[in-house]
Amino acid sequence: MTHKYSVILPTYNERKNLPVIVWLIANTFNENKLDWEIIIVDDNSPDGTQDVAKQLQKAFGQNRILLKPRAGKLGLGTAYIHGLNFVTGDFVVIMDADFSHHPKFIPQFIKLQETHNLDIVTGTRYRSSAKPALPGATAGGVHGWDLKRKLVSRGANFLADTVLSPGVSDLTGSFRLYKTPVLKDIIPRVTSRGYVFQMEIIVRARSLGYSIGEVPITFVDRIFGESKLGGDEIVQYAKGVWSLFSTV
Ligand SMILES: Nc1nc2c(ncn2[C@@H]2O[C@H](COP(=O)(O)OP(=O)(O)O[C@H]3O[C@H](CO)[C@@H](O)[C@H](O)[C@@H]3O)[C@@H](O)[C@H]2O)c(=O)[nH]1
Ligand SMILES: [Mg+2]
Repeated sequence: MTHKYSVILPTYNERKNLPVIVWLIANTFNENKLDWEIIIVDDNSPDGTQDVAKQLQKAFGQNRILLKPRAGKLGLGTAYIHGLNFVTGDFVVIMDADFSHHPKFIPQFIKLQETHNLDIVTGTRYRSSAKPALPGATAGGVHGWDLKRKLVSRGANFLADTVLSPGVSDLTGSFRLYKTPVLKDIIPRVTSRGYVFQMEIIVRARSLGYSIGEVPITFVDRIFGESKLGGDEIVQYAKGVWSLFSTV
C-alpha cells in the first residue's frame, strides 16, 4: 500500500513564489511515485496569490491543489489548523512557500520516517547528520540571514532547550513531516499562535511520548517579499517558553 502525503502550504503574498514551489513539490512526489495533494491556505493576500492558486488548480487538477482561503491575515499557527481540516493523506508535510524550505528534503524526511516508523520528522538547521542515522543526508544550515536573525534563532532554541529539554536541535523551524493522526492529536492541545507554535508542538509531542527524528536542512532566506518576524514575536516566544515550562 502506498501512502498519501498532504502538504499544507500557508501563503501570504506569495504570488511570485507559489508557481515554482508547487511545481517543485509536484515533481518531487511524482518522481518518487508517491500520492500527494497540496492544501494552500491563503489569507486573502492583497497581491493576488489566490488567482495564481486557481491557475495551478487548472494545471494540476483540483484533487491535487486544494485552495482553502480565509478572509484575512489570521496568522501561521491557525493557518495550519485550518489546513489540517482538509487533509486526506496519511502524512502531513508543513513547509513555507517562499523557498526557505526546499522540497528536495521531503524524500529524506519520508525515508527516515519509514526506516524507524517515526511519528514526526523535523528538519533541522542545527545538526550536521540525521537522527536516527540516515545514510546520504548532509549538513544543515542557514543562508541569507543577518547576524541578528541568526542570534535570535539560536537564542530561541537555546532558551527552549534549556528550560524544556525536549531533545530536538531545531525547535522553531516548521519544515516537518507528521503522521496525520499524530498532528490531529497534538494540535488541539497547542495554545500559542505565533512563532512559538512550532516549538510548542515539539514540546507537547515529546510529553505525549511521540517519536521524533531530525533531518538536516539548509534554510535559505526568501528572495521575494518579506518575513513577518518582529520584536513582538520575540517577546511572545519567551512568554510561550515560560508558560510551557509551568504546564508541561
Ligand atoms: N495563511 C497565512 N500564511 C502566512 C501568514 N504569515 C506568514 N505566512 C506564510 O508562512 C510562511 C512563512 O512565513 P515567513 O514570513 O516567510 O516566515 P519566516 O520569518 O521566514 O519564518 C520561518 O522560519 C521560522 C524559523 O526560523 C519559523 O518559525 C516560521 O514558521 C517560518 O518557517 C510563508 O509561506 C508565508 O507566506 C499568515 O498570517 N497567514
Ligand atoms: Mg520566510
